[in-house]
Amino acid sequence: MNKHDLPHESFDEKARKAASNNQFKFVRVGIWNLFFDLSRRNSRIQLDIPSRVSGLGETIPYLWRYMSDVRKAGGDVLVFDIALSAINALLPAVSLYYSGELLRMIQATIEKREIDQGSFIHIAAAHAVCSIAAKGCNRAKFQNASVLKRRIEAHFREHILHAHARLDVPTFNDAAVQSRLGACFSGDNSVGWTALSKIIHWSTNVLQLLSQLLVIANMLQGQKNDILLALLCFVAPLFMWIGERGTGLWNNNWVAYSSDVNYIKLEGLSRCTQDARYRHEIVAGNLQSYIQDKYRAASKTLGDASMSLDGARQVLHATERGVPSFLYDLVGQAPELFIAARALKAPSTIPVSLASLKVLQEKASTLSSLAFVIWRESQSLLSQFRAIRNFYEIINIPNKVVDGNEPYPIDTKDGKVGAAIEFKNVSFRYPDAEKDALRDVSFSIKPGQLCVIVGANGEGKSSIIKLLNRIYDCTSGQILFDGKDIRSLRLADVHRRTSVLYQDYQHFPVSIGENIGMGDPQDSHNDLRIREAAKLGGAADFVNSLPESFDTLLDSSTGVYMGGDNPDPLFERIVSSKLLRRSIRTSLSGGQMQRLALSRTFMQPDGDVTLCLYDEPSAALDPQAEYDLFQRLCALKGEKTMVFSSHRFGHLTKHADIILYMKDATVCEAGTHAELLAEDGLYAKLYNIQAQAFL
Ligand SMILES: Nc1ncnc2c1ncn2[C@@H]1O[C@H](COP(=O)(O)OP(=O)(O)OP(=O)(O)O)[C@@H](O)[C@H]1O
Repeated sequence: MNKHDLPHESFDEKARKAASNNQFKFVRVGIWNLFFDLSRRNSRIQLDIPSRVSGLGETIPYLWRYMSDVRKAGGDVLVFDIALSAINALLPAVSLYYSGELLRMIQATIEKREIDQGSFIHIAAAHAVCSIAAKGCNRAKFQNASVLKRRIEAHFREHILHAHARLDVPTFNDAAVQSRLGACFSGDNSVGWTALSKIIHWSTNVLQLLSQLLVIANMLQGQKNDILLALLCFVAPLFMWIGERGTGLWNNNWVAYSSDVNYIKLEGLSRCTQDARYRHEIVAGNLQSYIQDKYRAASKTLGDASMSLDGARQVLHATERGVPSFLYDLVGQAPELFIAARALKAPSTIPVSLASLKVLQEKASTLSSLAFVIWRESQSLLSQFRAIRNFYEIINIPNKVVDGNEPYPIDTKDGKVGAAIEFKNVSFRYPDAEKDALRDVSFSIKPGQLCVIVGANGEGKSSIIKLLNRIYDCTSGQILFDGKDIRSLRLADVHRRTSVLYQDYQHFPVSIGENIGMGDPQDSHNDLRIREAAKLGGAADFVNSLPESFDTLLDSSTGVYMGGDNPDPLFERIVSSKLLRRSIRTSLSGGQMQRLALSRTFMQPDGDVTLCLYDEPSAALDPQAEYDLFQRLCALKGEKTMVFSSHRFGHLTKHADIILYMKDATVCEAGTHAELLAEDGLYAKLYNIQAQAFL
């Protein structure tokens, strides 16, 4: 088996076998495995709430830009789609015209008792051509649409990904920004595709309505109408409504799952950029371009095979509806055929002309509902236009942490002696917080020193780490790196020179190997270095023991969807089978997760790093792992400046060059272990409490 493949083949086999027992239906559509529970049905009524109408004026430049982007991304496929849509929209009018002609001919035949065979053949042939062309057009349009969608989605999702990836933590966490970012999606699809499909659909409907109105206007000239017969026209819509209720696989409980590695990667990367939990890691690890490159590469590899769940739904829907739609067509024409036959048999019983009947029929059923649809879609179209404007504007959302322009380090000493750090009267409050997380904090750390920050929960230890990595800017005061204000330094340089392990570290929903590799985006493919970093982080042994080793996907519920009123039992029965669970849902212990996070920090190129920041790096480690880690880190002392936040007193505090004891959001004691014990203050008190446990 290719090392990048999940064991989905054997899983599919299993699914097929189970499906043959009638437990559920299994269908493979593109990259999707779809399961439908046939034992339970539900009939959910979907409500469509029209969006509010708003002004168009300011959105026109954005619409223009959108159209030009769509044209570039869609290319020939777009032109083909528009042409097919236009033909599709005009065919009903042509068909209506010939229906009218047919009826006129029948009427003339009745009156003159003589049939014009040439005209009859001409009309019948035209009808047949219209009918075949409509089917062919629909089929071609359907096939073309999936490629078009893939192109448009690829283009616009890249823009969305970039817009998300470039934001810093405070900006990303801003509720208003979140709401704007959220508006880039409509369900499964990006605004780029949703807007285009709506625009094409709406335009097609308008063309269809206008062309048929024209034909009708032409036909109505000199005709008498009878409203009673119009009722016959409702037979078809009624039949369709009854026929559609409660049928279709998607009305059952369902589970959809994709095992395509590239698709999972696309979803995972896109999720990382949208989820606030990953923001620290993305910003601190300079991962913005890395994620974009990976996304682009996976998207390219997947090519036109990529299909959203919505696309798979449409494919299935189209195949499901093949026969019924033919029946609907027949029923739709039944009243007309019936009256035509009646006219031929007994002309005196006909209350109105057959041409009028046709006009009434079309008017009552198709055109009225079409007009209603156009009206309803017009409103949602306007809200799509607003969404397009937002879509282009989000790329300009300014970051709250403003980039500096001085390179760092100022003098290149290969980072061998670490960075000199100084906090000068620093205060800090989180955005929207009610009180300061740090108050008037001052301290300094010399190059190569080991600093440990201790204190109770919520005293500000992690906040210092976040300010040192410039995830946030301090509210007042100054932070100096090698004598320079951190705000004047290039952010990307600061992040590259800093290795950080957050307390709330996150693993990305990609493979273990890729997670570790992200420690050095430039060299993320280097298997040797990944394995070496895993060894240093203490993760190598347990990773090697996993069936998929470094290819094991972390937290990959990506690509699994469910629907229906109670899909959980189906999910449990089918998708959570042991085989699948192993491949997509690897659960690791807290300690193992922490070892992976540590491994990522060891992936960072040694020469680049001048400052190592560790927020509770051993909280989830067992004593042996903690000791081993400490030994490895101690070897770096003197080469890198290291700042730890910790609750534990032990190896770290004893070897620290400086300990900062935090209380009430400020540093209240500072010194070495021996100095602070001699001081007999708060640090000594806390140390003695812990030490007594071992007496
Ligand atoms: N994102 C945030 N938004 C608002 N307030 C926050 C945020 N993160 C932390 N705080 C608050 O800032 C203060 C300092 O938090 P910080 O995480 O720095 O403490 P800590 O000493 O690291 O705590 P612990 O030992 O529990 O990790 C706390 O009062 C906390 O509630």
